[in-house]
Amino acid sequence: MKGFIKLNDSTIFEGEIISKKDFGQGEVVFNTSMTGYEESITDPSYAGEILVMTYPLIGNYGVNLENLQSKRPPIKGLIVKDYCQFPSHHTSQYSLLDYLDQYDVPVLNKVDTRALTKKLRTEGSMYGVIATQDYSLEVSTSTENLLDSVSTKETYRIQGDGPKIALIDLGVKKNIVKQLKSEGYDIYVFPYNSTKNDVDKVQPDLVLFSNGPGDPKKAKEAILLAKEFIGEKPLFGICLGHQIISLALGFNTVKMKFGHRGTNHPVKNLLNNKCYITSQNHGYMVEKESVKNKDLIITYINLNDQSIEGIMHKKYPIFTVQFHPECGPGVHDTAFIFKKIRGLICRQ
Ligand SMILES: NC(=O)CC[C@H](N)C(=O)O
Repeated sequence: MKGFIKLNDSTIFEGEIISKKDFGQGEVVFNTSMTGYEESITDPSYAGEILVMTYPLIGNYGVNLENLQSKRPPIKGLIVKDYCQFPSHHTSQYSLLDYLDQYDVPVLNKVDTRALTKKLRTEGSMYGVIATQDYSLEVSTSTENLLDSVSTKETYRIQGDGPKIALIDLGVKKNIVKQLKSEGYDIYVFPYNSTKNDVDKVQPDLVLFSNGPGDPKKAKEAILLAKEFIGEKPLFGICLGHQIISLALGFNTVKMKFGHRGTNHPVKNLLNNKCYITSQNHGYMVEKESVKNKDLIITYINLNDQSIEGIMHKKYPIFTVQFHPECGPGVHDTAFIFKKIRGLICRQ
């Protein structure tokens, strides 16, 4: 069936809707990974977003539930150039389309994703609507409470013999939990709006703020929680967690022109000059000019645009990264960070 994506400046890109669902709206973002669509479509940080894959051939290795990063795809739509109808992989359990149809995600195929991405790169991030007929549709730019849609409702524990981690689930990816588990941490997972009282009950050795969707400034409960724990418990943050801890420290976050979404983002550790290739998925960043605390060190920067990719506190055991050390999808270069956070606990 013929379909299209209409952007909020009224530009239209035509394609074919191949899914059961033929309507979806959200912020339109692009991901430049050549592989990893299973992980990306189920990364809760994409909640509320329509995902454009720049790599042209998508669906060719099907879907293996093991690789998924959450229980359901949070995306509002998927836009591809060439959907592969006949996947081939020995671990594949579903075709990508069958999987997405189970969750009512619209898929727009045969789109000139290069032209669409060029547009988003030059003019900046935009909202869009995927539809079939009515070209006069209004493009909505409103967002719901994204954290509520992706966080756990109940606290739960994944027992381990190691230090106790309170993991604040802002839409945590499965790979983060997997990495923590493999390091033996005793993990307590808390809902996004937990209070200090709730978390204190388990007497954690470290509080970890996870990745998650949307504007970090909207995560008011988590910012307050991080503020209350500064100087009291070691803190670690990944992506949204990095932004939340930065806001709690009094720095500012800003929306980027088109974000970083892909698996080949080069970052440099300013403390030892080592470079790493990292997996990334974010549309906001910590504003460099706002980081004016002499007790704060910028640890990592992005080598493409020099933006902040990590910070560390000199006095308190606080460490954060904007990139994804858990990968899923992407490279494992920075997986050592899950070992390194033990050092934060020792520094206390
Ligand atoms: N992966 C994430 O945690 C994303 C953080 C935040 N929602 C952003 O887009 O910048």
